[in-house]
Amino acid sequence: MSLVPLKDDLPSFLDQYLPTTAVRNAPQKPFVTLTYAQSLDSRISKGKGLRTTISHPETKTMTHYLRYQHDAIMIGCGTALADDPGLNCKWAPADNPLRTSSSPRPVIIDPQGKWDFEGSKMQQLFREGAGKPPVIVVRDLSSILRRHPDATYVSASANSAGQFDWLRLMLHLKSEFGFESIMIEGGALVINQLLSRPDVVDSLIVTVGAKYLGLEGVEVSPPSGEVNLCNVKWWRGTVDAVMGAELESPQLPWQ
Ligand SMILES: NC(=O)C1=CN([C@@H]2O[C@H](COP(=O)(O)OP(=O)(O)OC[C@H]3O[C@@H](n4cnc5c(N)ncnc54)[C@H](O)[C@@H]3O)[C@@H](O)[C@H]2O)C=CC1
Ligand SMILES: Nc1nc(O)c(N)c(N[C@@H]2O[C@H](COP(=O)(O)O)[C@@H](O)[C@H]2O)n1
Repeated sequence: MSLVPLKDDLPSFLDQYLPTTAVRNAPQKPFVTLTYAQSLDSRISKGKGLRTTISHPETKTMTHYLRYQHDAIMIGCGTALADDPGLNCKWAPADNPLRTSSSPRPVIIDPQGKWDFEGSKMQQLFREGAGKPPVIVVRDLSSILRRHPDATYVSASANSAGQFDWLRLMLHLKSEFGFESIMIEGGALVINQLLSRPDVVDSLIVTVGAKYLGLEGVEVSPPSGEVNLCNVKWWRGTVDAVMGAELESPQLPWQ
């Protein structure tokens, strides 16, 4: 499906939140953009495992514009399993036609290797030359018995709860694959952890769709309580609003 044209005022609105133009606070790690679309009641899908359209076509185009600006695009395996996403980029500047290289490299956080590249939309796009093959981040390479030859598997160390450390993971992805920028699209478990990680997330770009998804919807909300934002700006579209912001570092008691 083709995209509607990018709204003229979006590039200047997004400029200060993009890896290419934002002020970089920590050049040793990749620039990380956390971005997703939520309903008015802070849901990102209408139910667990249900792919749900929230963005208006013009903010969907914005998402592809964002994908164009990043080296990699990361999701959790919950999203890969629920949505079977393509994760490629369908937007390119008028003077620079779309190529495989316009798309970010998908990175799937899949500690136990539950998601299969074989038969996926990502594989179909890769075969068509319209997307790149994924990097799959697992906990223990030797436990992944069926490894797809076109996917790249990397292992990351996890804590006793099986959780990867986000900062270490980002540094690892930069050193192994040269990713200078990573766009994280979700899902809820990933977003909720990262909303409290100003040391990892450089920019937050949230689309707010004009709809409610109800109590059964998948909620985004930081588990650790209040999170404050800074450098906040809003863009208003035909139906959606988009917020650009940065996560504020919490004030330490001795500061
Ligand atoms: N509206 C939007 O912008 C988006 C909506 N979604 C929706 O979100 C839902 C999926 O969300 P979730 O089920 O929460 O899945 P998720 O995509 O956050 O994946 C969760 C899985 O990722 C792995 N994981 C996450 N953090 C980890 C860590 N620190 N260390 C090790 N492994 C880790 C675990 O295996 C965990 O079960 C779907 O319904 C999808 O449609 C997903 C992306 C964007
Ligand atoms: N920006 C945005 N708006 C929505 O309404 C959405 N449901 C999502 N979902 C994210 O986009 C992925 C789908 O990507 P493809 O179109 O298949 O390339 C999906 O997996 C979510 O990460 N995003």
